[in-house]
Amino acid sequence: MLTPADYTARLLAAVEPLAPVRVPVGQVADWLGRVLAEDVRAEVAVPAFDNSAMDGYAVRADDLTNPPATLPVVGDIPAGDTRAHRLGVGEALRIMTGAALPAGADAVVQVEFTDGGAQQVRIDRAVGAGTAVRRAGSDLRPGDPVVPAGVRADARHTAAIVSCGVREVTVHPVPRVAVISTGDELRAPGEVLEPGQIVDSNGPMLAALVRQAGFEVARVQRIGDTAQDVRAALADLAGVDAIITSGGVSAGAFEPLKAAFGAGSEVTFSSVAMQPGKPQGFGVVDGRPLFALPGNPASSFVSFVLFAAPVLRRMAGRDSAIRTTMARAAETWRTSPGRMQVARVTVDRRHPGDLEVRPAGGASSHLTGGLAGADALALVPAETDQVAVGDRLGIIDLEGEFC
Ligand SMILES: Nc1nc2c(c(=O)[nH]1)N[C@H]1C(S)=C(S)[C@@H](COP(=O)(O)OP(=O)(O)OC[C@H]3O[C@@H](n4cnc5c(N)ncnc54)[C@H](O)[C@@H]3O)O[C@H]1N2
Ligand code: MOO
Repeated sequence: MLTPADYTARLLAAVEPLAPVRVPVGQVADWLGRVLAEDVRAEVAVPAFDNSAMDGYAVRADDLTNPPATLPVVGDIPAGDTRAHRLGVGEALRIMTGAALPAGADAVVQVEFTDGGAQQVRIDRAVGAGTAVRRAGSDLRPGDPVVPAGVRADARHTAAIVSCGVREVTVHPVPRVAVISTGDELRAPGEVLEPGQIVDSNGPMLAALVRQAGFEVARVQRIGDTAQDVRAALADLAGVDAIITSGGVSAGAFEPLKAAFGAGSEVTFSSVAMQPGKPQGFGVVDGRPLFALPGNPASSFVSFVLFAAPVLRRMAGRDSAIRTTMARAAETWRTSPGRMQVARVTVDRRHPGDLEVRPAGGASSHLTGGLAGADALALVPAETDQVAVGDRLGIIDLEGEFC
């Protein structure tokens, strides 16, 4: 049996980040959340023009050296005013925050330091040149680095990227994933079930995992138990960057993935020393990674988090690593010997820095109720047959993107 770490390394070695694409900067939804493949550098000065930091009056500082002073107000400059204003000696222009500083002015007096007059204004104090003026280029100058390649664009980067004058942003696409459930026993959620039939819960669950981890769902499909069903589902992969199947990878008489991909084909079936999630298939089919995950719901779930998500992150240009937080077992439980247990646990966060975990239901891989009540996956090393109270375990939070 392979260790989970060796298996992950094998999968990661099989993929590259998706080829970068150029996206118009205005199509924010098409680059936000994606990893920049090239540095973003400012192409214009931000702000583009000297402007007022306050609502008040544009003045010449030299006209106020002997306060108080009363100056005629020769006009108004609201933000967005595109007219070219000029301020003469001994004059004031009423100006709003963000409006361009008129030629001839070198300072702004905020309205609170005046009588607020519209025809003429009495100004009670002197101001230095540059007061309440935001200079062109004081935020970014042409050529300044804005966000380097390798960073995943998020909210904090957005204002700078859309303001700095670039027309396009170059990003790695987010992988689009086809989710395929195999099994003649499966029916769509909401359908009436005959005896022996079950709801296809892996399809919706894996699609939800794909989205939660930050990727796109290309399609969700349910197919039967034959090799032909598998081949038909994979015949047209336009718009698909990766494939996740569930079921059909163990030792039964009807194992469609194994039937479709026999020995020597592009998909290899392996046993990984973990519970749940022992039987796994992986290969590159038509240039796209295919993850053949085990059918039991908890097995599919942990296989996605441990194996598929890191590979998809790598395809998206992201860090593939899974970061774990340490927690302390608050209960004793047994685990399968010789396999790393990926335990569904609840997390007691009452003492930050000293998290406590307890099993969320049993360890069997068909249990969806316990999964629904879990907050995290705890990784119990293969050498541990019994978790003792106080044992320290790495946990993966189930509320985020699993990384
Ligand atoms: N003789 C052996 N039997 C099994 C072994 C083994 O080593 N030898 N391994 C067991 C382990 S571990 C796992 S995990 C499962 C993996 O089974 P498959 O991937 O072949 O999946 P299926 O047989 O199709 O289904 C297993 C189980 O999961 C249910 N299932 C499948 N698909 C879905 C779905 N889309 N939604 C909800 N539930 C699904 C299915 O009904 C079965 O109950 O094999 C063990 N057996
Ligand atoms: O590996 Mo299976 O996923 O233990 O139940």
